[in-house]
Amino acid sequence: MDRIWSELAARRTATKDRHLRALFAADPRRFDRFSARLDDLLLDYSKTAVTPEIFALLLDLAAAAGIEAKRDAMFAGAAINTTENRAVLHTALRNLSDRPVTVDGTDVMPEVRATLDRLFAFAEGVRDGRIAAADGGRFTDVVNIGIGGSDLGPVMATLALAPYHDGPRLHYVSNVDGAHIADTIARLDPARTLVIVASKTFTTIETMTNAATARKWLAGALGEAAVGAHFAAVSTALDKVAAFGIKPERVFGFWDWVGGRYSVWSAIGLPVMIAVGAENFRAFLAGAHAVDEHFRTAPLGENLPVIMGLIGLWHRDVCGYPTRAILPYDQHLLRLPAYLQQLDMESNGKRVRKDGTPVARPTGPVVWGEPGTNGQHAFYQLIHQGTDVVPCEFLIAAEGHEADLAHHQRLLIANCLAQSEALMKGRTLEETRAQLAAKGVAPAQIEARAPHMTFPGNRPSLTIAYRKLDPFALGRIIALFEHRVFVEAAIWDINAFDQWGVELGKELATALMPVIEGKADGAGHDSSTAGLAAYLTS
Ligand SMILES: O=P(O)(O)OC[C@H]1O[C@H](O)[C@H](O)[C@@H](O)[C@@H]1O
Repeated sequence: MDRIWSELAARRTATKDRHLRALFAADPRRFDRFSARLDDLLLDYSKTAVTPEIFALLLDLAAAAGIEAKRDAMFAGAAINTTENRAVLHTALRNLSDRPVTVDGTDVMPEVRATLDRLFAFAEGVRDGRIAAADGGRFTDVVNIGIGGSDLGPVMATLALAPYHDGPRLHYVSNVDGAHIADTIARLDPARTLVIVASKTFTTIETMTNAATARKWLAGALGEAAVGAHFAAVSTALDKVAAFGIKPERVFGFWDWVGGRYSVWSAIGLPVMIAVGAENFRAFLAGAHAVDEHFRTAPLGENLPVIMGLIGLWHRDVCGYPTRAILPYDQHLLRLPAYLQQLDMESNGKRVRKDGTPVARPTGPVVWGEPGTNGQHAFYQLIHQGTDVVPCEFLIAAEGHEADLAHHQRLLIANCLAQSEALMKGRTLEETRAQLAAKGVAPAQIEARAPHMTFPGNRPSLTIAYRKLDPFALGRIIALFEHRVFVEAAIWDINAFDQWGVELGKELATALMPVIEGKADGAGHDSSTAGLAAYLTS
């Protein structure tokens, strides 16, 4: 592999000054050559600096990393999460085929299907009033209490599927900051509210604290006897849920082979099922399953997640770009950047390989973003003219949901394409001077202004395009990014499925609580921590 990395570095050095404009001018078929499709899902990677030679080397990298064998091991239920000795099988949750999926010799599919049936029955019951509040009336509002993977996926999907939302109103509480739950319940009637406590481990302090506060709120308003009718829970730790006192028929399990940030397809998706109904949720699963099948079977050079992963590695490791921006031109994907931050950065923010030795090159980039066109009026200045190159990943639908507002969609599309075109082409000093002259600007003014109005261009982007953001399309998009993370991790040889980096902060917060509660002094802590604790508790 080192040889391939060196060859890629050499290609980069040799082609660094060749502008993307020149690549497009030299090859009228560049878009055809460097775009790929899965049915109507389109990935355009022609506005990156790849050439046929570079793409071939990237594919060599994937082959040398044994990507196909690693992929097959994941789908087959091998314990590829080595530090936790667990299989990684979020793909089983959306396996709509008849294929069995075995973990330690047992087919998990019957249990997956049975749990999904129970979830759908519960969700539909809440939607049609068969599952009712303590007073027999309907639930009008559902509060999901969870954080990280037990929050971001459902939040993202609920917003994304807003046009399909015909169930009770959904609210999400994640932050341990009391403001989050206080602001949420202030608007709610406890008698009409169902609370879902979602936590894979059922130990996360934020979630447990918010759940206890919600319980107190319900018990205070409705009486202790009513509380059971207003709670449901989702967890892999069924013993801990039982200890919290939630009725067994309202508890939905999942399995340790589902990572938190990969869990929206499991019982963690319950609030989404309640919002949009079983049929739409099944379409969401089907979209992901379609990408799973594509990832499993398509040749590497036509395989969308593989291509996205390889372009990601090209940008991160060969070009040295430290971040990537997620720019959905789709208001319903408002929380996609936050969702992908966890998916990507918690998975691939790693500094040692699977064998514990330090990685040889940079791993996961900083992932950030905002929907367009809002981002254009905020941070795109830096993307166009700043000193760092930010690879951009645009998402855009051909159609919006607002049939009578088609002109909005046309403007959205024009803006999205204009941004990637501007990033690619830029505007030379000569072009800028000519444009200013054509506007009648005085020569001295032209010389003063032109450098500021020149754009270097040659800035790379990917565009993911789809017909319309329906549940199937959303499932496909999310699975595409999941497998892209897998591909990058497989080539870096890191474990994308643990998250030990989150632990230290949790341990230290626990250790600081006695100081913050005034039960211990700050001795033993550094002077900054002790000084801040003293200020904040005085
Ligand atoms: O679902 P839970 O067990 O409550 O975990 C919630 C979140 O907390 C942890 O700190 C992890 O970093 C996340 O991966 C996880 O999704």
